[in-house]
Amino acid sequence: MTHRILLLPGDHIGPEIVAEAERLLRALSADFGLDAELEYAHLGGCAVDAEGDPFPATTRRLAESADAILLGAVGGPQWDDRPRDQRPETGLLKIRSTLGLFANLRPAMLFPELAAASSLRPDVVAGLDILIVRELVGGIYFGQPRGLRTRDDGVREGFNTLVYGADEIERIGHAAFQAAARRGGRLCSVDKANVLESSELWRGVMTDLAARYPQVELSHMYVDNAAMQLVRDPNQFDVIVTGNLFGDVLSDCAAMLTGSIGMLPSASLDDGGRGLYEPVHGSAPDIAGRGLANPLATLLSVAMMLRHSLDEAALADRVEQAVARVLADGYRTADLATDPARAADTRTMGQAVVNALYH
Ligand SMILES: NC(=O)c1ccc[n+]([C@@H]2O[C@H](COP(=O)([O-])OP(=O)(O)OC[C@H]3O[C@@H](n4cnc5c(N)ncnc54)[C@H](O)[C@@H]3O)[C@@H](O)[C@H]2O)c1
Ligand SMILES: CC(C)[C@H](C(=O)O)[C@@H](O)C(=O)O
Ligand SMILES: [Mg+2]
Repeated sequence: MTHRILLLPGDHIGPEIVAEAERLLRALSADFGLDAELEYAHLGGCAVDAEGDPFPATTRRLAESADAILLGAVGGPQWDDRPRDQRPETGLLKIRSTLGLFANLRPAMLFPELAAASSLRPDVVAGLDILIVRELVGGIYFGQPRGLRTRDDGVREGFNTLVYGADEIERIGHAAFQAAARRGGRLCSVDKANVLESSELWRGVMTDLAARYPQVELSHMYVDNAAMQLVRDPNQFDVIVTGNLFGDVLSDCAAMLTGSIGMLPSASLDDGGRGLYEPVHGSAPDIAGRGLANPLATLLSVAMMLRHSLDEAALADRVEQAVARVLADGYRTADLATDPARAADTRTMGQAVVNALYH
């Protein structure tokens, strides 16, 4: 059956890294039996410019009928002063919520060759293999009311609402317990239950769910401590489950353990297997157009797509092994290189991964 894959390059480095994903997908189709048809659409700032909407109806139609979606990244300073409904990030939030992609899997693992690229000591990050399960379509990102207003005393204020229903907590809880059961059997739920009612409920629901997963050991941690523990001793974690905002922050923090934010892939899944795949990093306007972007997070996101949405686990393994091989062979983009002057550019790295598929 032909898989219909929708590519959303997005903004700034987005098109540069998605071009490498396309090269990889075309090689998998030509020589490794992947039956895929690629389509393209606008999302983010490019969609605002081309169609006047960060998540246009045409993109929505293609997204709803695709078997899987690959996103580069969206956003950039040229759109930062737009009204919120005209901002690139709003397009990303809308596609996530419209498609019901509530389960965001953000694995952080260290390729042994990159131990020296991490900002932490090699002995602290050795063997790192953790999974952050972030709730993606609720919490303070989506709560109502929200807005900006002027108080009676003339002072402006901005406000947002952090709300989680027990049903939303339960479904992300199930996804996380199931992931932990398939991995090391340990789940740490991260919250701020000492201060927030929404976290009090979160903790209670996670505790109740634990009875249904006797093979998983559940623990709880406050988010401030979790941020500290992630850099003190990251290997104490197996799977972390947390809300939308805490997961956003903790996953960028976990990224640095692996050597670079350019290494972290992600999958955003609904409850039926449809998924949107994207690197955890953003559109990096500071390095766009110069061949400096590390494409590996995007190529590893393709591997996650092959595994989670396309039922092509053997091809996913092949892509991950190809990434491991190019790192072992010494290829480094500037973000990973000890000598940036000798770094591989985006295209060289992408082509090296394609070449390594054949070994
Ligand atoms: N999923 C997304 O599309 C997404 C995620 C995060 C941020 N953003 C948007 O991206 C824009 C820039 O945000 P930011 O600067 O805070 O975060 P960012 O992740 O884009 O960049 C942070 C730093 O990491 C570097 N970096 C990021 N990806 C890299 C890669 N693949 N290779 C090498 N270096 C890389 C950048 O050069 C920058 O120095 C903003 O508009 C933001 O809203 C989008
Ligand atoms: C761009 C922004 C909306 C997004 C988020 O906060 O979810 C990004 O930071 C991410 O991590 O995917
Ligand atoms: Mg983020």
